[in-house]
Amino acid sequence: MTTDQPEVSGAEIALENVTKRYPGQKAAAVDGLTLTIPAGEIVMFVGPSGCGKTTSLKMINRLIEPSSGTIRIGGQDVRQQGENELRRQVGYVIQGGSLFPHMTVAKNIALVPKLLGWDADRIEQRVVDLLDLVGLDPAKYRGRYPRELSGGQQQRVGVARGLAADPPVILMDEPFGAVDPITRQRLQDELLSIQRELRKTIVCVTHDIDEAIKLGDRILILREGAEVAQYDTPENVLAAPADDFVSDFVGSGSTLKQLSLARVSSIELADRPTAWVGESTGEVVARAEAEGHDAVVVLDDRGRPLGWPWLRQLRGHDRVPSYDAEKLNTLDSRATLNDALDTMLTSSHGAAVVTGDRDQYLGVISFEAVTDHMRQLEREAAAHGE
Ligand SMILES: Nc1ncnc2c1ncn2[C@@H]1O[C@H](COP(=O)(O)OP(=O)(O)OP(=O)(O)O)[C@@H](O)[C@H]1O
Repeated sequence: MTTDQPEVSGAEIALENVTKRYPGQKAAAVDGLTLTIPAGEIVMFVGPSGCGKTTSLKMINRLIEPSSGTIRIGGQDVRQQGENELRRQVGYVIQGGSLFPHMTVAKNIALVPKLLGWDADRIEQRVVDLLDLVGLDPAKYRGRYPRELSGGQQQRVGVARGLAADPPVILMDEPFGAVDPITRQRLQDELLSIQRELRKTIVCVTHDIDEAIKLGDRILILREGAEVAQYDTPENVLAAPADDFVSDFVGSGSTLKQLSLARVSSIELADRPTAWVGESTGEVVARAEAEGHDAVVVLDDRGRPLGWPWLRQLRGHDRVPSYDAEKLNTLDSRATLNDALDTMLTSSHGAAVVTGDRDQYLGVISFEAVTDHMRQLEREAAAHGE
């Protein structure tokens, strides 16, 4: 949490009595949906399959035309906006990134700016800035083709492409559905970190209630026909579900769900000895042993953790070697305690290295710290129930 919140660059979205009736369908897919999405917030759409989430989302940028009703972005009716104006207003990110396979990463990202007639220098600068923002080294990745990227990297490029024209509104449809759980968690953390900088209005459809709790400033829970069952903050949805449908859907009340609400940043991190690449191993080992530790966190010259070797692994070297950061499963301080447990399961330390903005090392979170927190939650829940 910071006190100096950056300016909101997002715009409010207002849906007023919006209906979509597909040809040949008896019931409307979306039946009179009225909803205001505040500028600069992330709103997550959830609900059972077929309830109208995607239809509602796609009407915002007119990928699907409403049968009736009005949608306004920043007070402006989307029906009165031309194609280019909508492109400027709304970025779109879907599962797997949906990159064009015959175009390089740079060309994929440059797509909308090009359509909008930006000059080449501005596009070039934008591509570099965006790759940096989504954590891909521009020099390494800009010329690659999508097939030369991992699923997570493709998704990062998809996010960069959605942000390319710097639109106030970003629509995301199951953006992280196609990647493994650890990568998904990282992408979610990155999105939160990007959002803290940019403060867009983000509307995101997901099947994953934990993802909704983690990412959403608010969650919209829909029943069939896009009828609003509850529209509230994750805390309120969990603490006071509107009815049985909502409580069944979110599985509220369980300690595990509460762990999706709590962030790593809410727990005090433990200090661990650190070492820089190239330092004398003898000095590092002596320092760590003096503090009673048997491992050190190795940092690069920008303070980013690269590895977490045991002292016995260092002893074979004169100088602290470099490590491949890809192999260290770090946790962003914005990650949930649920994520933390997942990450620790893959670590031989029974703990995880935590990073903050720009991947800077912050400290270590231990398994005990999380289980202590869980016990605390259980005690509070029990006291509440009495
Ligand atoms: N092009 C279409 N033509 C006819 N019916 C459609 C069309 N697209 C969606 N529907 C129907 O409209 C309803 C809402 O679909 P929509 O895709 O918006 O739901 P959803 O909540 O996103 O579902 P899911 O979670 O399964 O993706 C469903 O009953 C679906 O079958």
